[in-house]
Amino acid sequence: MTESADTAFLASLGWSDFFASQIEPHETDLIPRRIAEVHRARLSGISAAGPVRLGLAHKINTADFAVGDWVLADPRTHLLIRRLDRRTVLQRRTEGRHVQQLAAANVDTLFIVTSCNADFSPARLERYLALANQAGTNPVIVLTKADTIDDASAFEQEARGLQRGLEVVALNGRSADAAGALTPWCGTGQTVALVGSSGVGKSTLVNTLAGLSHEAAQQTGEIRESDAKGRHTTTSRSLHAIAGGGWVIDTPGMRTLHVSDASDGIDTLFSEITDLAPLCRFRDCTHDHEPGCAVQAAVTAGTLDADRLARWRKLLDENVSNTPVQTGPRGNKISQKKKY
Ligand SMILES: Nc1nc2c(ncn2[C@@H]2O[C@H](COP(=O)(O)OP(=O)(O)OP(=O)(O)O)[C@@H](O)[C@H]2O)c(=O)[nH]1
Ligand SMILES: [Zn+2]
Repeated sequence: MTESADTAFLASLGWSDFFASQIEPHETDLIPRRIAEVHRARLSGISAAGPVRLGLAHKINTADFAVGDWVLADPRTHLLIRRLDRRTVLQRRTEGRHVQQLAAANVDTLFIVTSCNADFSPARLERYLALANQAGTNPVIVLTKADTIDDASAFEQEARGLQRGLEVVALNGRSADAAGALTPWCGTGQTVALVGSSGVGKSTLVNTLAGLSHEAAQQTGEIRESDAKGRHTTTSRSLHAIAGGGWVIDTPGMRTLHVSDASDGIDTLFSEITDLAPLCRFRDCTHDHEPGCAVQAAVTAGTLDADRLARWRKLLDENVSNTPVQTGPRGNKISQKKKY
């Protein structure tokens, strides 16, 4: 392949100056590969010719890699040399474990999926928003099943109020038009991932984005498989090409993220509250009972919703109890420089 064709291919996979600038002068002979699958003893990366199995040195632990990672490999042996720094990373802490488990890397947009029915829960959406913010990805709320109600605008409006500047789309995931509604985030080289509760229509959307009919997707068994008991589960951990030229990361780990280590993400989500905190009389104000509290004053004045304040409190508590080391007093945490 010519160098320019190679560059175009890498760009279509999401390669950018952010990654190129990490290549050291002695590494110019190595080739970048994007991780498409992570297994216990095996990693596969995407090349122009399709997936390639990467050679692993003994010291390599595949758990240190996520679908979506960029690595440098030897062009002849496919030996993995090193991983490049991530632009974004979605990770989760499983109960009782100190180390975070990687869910996906270098995701540009996280589609937070919920449906226009009883699944719609501001508190749950806020959890996912905190995670997206923390990961560094751009969150977009996708309201599915808009075809089942007369007017989705009340849901759209409520969703938009959850974070400043938040983008919200209502659609019918089963219709081919859904891919069109999501094109702004799915162009060439863009990577998306989806989160949301069971049954909201994530698989349906992935299939629609991939341009597969529901039947075709079931036949390929690539996205959904049945386990030994015949249950229908999503098992593959991979990077799928989508119609508009982008990629979707669809891994089971992505779908069950819990909030932990997300205090910066929570601050971004509730910026109308964090912006008021410096105006409180006491620097360590908990915005609960203190005199001269600017947050309580906003509730009294009707500019801040009391329910929203209560959810902020609950989410902070949840984050603290799921995070092994607390970084500072509630709402006044010590800012840490993020390093992926
Ligand atoms: N009417 C309507 N039905 C939808 C829409 N999106 C999904 N469905 C249906 O809702 C059901 C659940 O959709 P799935 O795509 O399997 O949901 P999921 O989020 O992937 O579920 P899990 O794999 O359990 O996490 C299926 O019967 C879909 O056909 C939509 O926008 N409109
Ligand atoms: Zn206060």
